[in-house]
Amino acid sequence: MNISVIGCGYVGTTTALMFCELGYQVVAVEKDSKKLAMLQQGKLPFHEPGIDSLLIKHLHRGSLVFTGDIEEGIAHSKIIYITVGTPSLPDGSSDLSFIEEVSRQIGAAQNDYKAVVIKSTVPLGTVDKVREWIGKAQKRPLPVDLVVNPEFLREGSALYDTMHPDRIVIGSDNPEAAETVKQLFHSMSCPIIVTDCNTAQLIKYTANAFLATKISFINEIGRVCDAYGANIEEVASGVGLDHRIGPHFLRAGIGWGGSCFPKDIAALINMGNNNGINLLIVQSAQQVNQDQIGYFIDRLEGELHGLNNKTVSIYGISFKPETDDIRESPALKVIAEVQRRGGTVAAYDPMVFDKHPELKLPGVRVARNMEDAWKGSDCFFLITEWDQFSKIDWGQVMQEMRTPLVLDGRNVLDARKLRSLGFRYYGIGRKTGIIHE
Ligand SMILES: NC(=O)C1=CN([C@@H]2O[C@H](COP(=O)(O)OP(=O)(O)OC[C@H]3O[C@@H](n4cnc5c(N)ncnc54)[C@H](O)[C@@H]3O)[C@@H](O)[C@H]2O)C=CC1
Ligand SMILES: O=C(O)[C@H]1O[C@H](OP(=O)(O)OP(=O)(O)OC[C@H]2O[C@@H](n3ccc(=O)[nH]c3=O)[C@H](O)[C@@H]2O)[C@H](O)[C@@H](O)[C@@H]1O
Repeated sequence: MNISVIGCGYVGTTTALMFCELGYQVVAVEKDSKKLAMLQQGKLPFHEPGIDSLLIKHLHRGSLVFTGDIEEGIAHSKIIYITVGTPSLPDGSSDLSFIEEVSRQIGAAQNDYKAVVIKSTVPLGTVDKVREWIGKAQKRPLPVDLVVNPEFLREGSALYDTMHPDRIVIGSDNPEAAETVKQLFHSMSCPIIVTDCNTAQLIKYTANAFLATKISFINEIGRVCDAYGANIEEVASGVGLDHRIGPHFLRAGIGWGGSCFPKDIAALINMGNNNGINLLIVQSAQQVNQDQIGYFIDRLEGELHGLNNKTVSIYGISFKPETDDIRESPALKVIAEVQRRGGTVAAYDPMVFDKHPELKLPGVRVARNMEDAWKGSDCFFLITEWDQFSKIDWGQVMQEMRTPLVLDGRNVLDARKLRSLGFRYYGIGRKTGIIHE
């Protein structure tokens, strides 16, 4: 069977490869000519472990074709997956302009029945708009079914998550169309939930909001640990052993970022507001996350007695390790806040600056290597827990920094060792207790 995928970012490319692995013939459409050229040559426009070799395999087999010609993509299949971006607008609502553009393109190019499957994360009610956009662009009335099939992958483990999902969610107002999409996954063994479109979309938003809330919750408890000298890791593992709560997403730190949590939480709050529903818990999770940056920087400022003439070394710019994605990265917010309070910043990341030579961070000294960033610095500030930061020679760091201050935004460094070497070390909620080494 043939499948078309429109939009080749993280989700589109992974979806295309997942369908190839399941034995389908896929045409994937990308409008950005630079990205398209890379994909056609078997090169990924983003960093994602494991995907490169699969990309080359399916390009060679001919099971995957990338094109910039949307008409070719639409003609290829009766099933068209939409995987374009849905970024935030300033009021928190979702920018649906990419979805609208693709919908109109589908309508204009359509010459027979299509099942249009929205994999992008879109607000409830979007399906009706998509139906209208497609209908208005059609040259003559043609049948179309709308299905939603939200994506739950994490960057850094995109392929694994897509091939081994906890569940597949399919929403449609037409049971036959839902069944057609369900059958695409017949070889997968996970639960498949078939429901209406709004319910399917709300499963996606609720999952992301719940995970983000879990992190904000543990971060808030981390502040209580700091105040009373309790240990957050022990609190988290003690709580997480309750199977009703579970151990995941309880790692306290500088807060959540990335291309989806911030925008999906903002969109959910916006959907509530549009209907007079004040989503207090989700709003608080968002607020705690925003305040977390200030919580760390207040500590920094206090320890250094002000940031004027001080240099802060930022370790890790991507929003999490093993990705070059800097969308809504906490590091960028930390840099802006340090600079706003008068400090100077040096930054190191093992991947971001190599992958994005175009990235400009005004006033920031970009370090060539880890050592270069800490020399003469007043604070080693870890934001992203890249593996290589766990192998640092702290004896050397002690000799080369100006002030022996370490802030650990991910609670991953060996607190006891650093303190015994003479560093003033702060994570969150790590004052006392048995710190795991
Ligand atoms: N990035 C992630 O980890 C996850 C993202 N999602 C959702 O999936 C959607 C896509 O996310 P990403 O892949 O990160 O977005 P992205 O912005 O990285 O990629 C979208 C791609 O679509 C292309 N595009 C836009 N309009 C097009 C058109 N008319 N024709 C052809 N190509 C077009 C863009 O050039 C871009 O390459 C979003 O709604 C996001 O919320 C869901 C789960 C995980
Ligand atoms: O909708 C999406 O785009 C995706 O958003 C997240 O995936 P992702 O953004 O790739 O990254 P996560 O691993 O969830 O991490 C998000 C942020 O939370 C932070 N985090 C995560 C876990 C934790 O315990 N503590 C914590 O601070 C990470 O550092 C990161 O900044 C969800 O985990 C995916 O299921 C979802 O599909």
